[in-house]
Amino acid sequence: MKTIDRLIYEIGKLYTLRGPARPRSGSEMQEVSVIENAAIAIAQGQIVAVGKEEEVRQQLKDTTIVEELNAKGRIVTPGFVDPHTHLVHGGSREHELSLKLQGVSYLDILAQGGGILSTVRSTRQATEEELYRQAKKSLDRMLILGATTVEAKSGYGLTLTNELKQLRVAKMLNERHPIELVSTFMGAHAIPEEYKGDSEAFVQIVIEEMLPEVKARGLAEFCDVFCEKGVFTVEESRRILTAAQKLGFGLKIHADEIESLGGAELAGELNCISAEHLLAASDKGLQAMADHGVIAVCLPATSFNLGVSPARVRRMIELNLAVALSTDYNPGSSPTESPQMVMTLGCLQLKMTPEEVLTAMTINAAYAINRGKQVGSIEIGKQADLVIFDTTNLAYIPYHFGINHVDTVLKKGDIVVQRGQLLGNR
Ligand SMILES: N=CN[C@@H](CCC(=O)O)C(=O)O
Ligand SMILES: [Zn+2]
Repeated sequence: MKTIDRLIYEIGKLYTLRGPARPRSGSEMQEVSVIENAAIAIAQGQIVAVGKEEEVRQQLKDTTIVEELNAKGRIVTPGFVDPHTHLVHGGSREHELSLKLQGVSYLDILAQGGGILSTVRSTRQATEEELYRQAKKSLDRMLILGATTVEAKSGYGLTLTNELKQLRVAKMLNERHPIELVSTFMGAHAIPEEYKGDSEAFVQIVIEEMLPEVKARGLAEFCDVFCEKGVFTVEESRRILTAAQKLGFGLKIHADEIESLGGAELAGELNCISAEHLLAASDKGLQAMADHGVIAVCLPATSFNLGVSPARVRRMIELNLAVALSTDYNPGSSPTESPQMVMTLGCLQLKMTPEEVLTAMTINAAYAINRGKQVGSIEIGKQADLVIFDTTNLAYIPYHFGINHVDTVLKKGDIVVQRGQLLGNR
């Protein structure tokens, strides 16, 4: 090495998450591979050396270091990967709060034409610029809170034109914002009002019209379906996902969120990359996922916000599943962009250790969106997506909840957040 762009030194504890190049399952989730008194060298956006500071400095003794960044004894982790969001949408739904407080359930609000369908109306009305501005504001928040890679689903358009509009906004944000976005097509998020009572006709439109067009335009990598009572049946979900698979989409499924329909079993059958929610998943369904290497993406902010029992993550870990965690940021079931809130809920509601939570929000989350080779751990050759937290140990973050502990965020080696503030003219 002749020159490196940046050396981060005096890292009190470096949570590297190094390990086998695959999702970490079961008891492996506890192993986060900590190096004390560490340093990281970065060149051209990538990690080129990592280890004890004296060893890294020794390796760099004939190298020009352009810039040094003192971590002042604090902790460094990989940037959070958020593998499940409904980032691009119009409007918000705070009016549902009073309905919820009166005991009206999430699915009842949807059945009455509210919920997802209310956001569909706002999203259809919004221009591309309006959607862009609203989503960018959320992305800025995510970055300040430590997320560096984020999945974004469509699914509030429910017509080809409006689904493409959402996906185009995500594409534009991916090109312009420091956060990398990974897009998922979710035309099967709800039955639109104009197809009420005729889900078959809508399923055909998703399969014959939307999926091929999204594919042809290269606007999404994954396809997702809301498999739920009153939304899409297991059979409809199977048809949509099978058609998507034939076109080359990776598969995701909102499975067994409220009713135990068999979505987790379907995820195993179709070898989905991940199944999400899983609050009501049966042991048989979880076993099918474990047998087929399906990652369980759990969303504790959603169960918290809906006031329902959380996913059985301890059971999942016992069954040797790989668990990822996500905000599920959306205007209905989880109106929060905060990965740190998810850390707290992961510990307090899902009974995970801080180390398991970190694995779930970095390397496992990266694998849940097929980015495990690029991000999610601090290893030579990976992108320098890093967070310096203003604390000296990991547990302090979920413990001291409701505030932002991020000091610095680096995306591909560039400092994009400093002293908790966004840098540059964004
Ligand atoms: N459950 C389905 N979809 C979203 C919520 C969408 C909404 O309520 O707007 C979720 O993952 O929680
Ligand atoms: Zn979702």
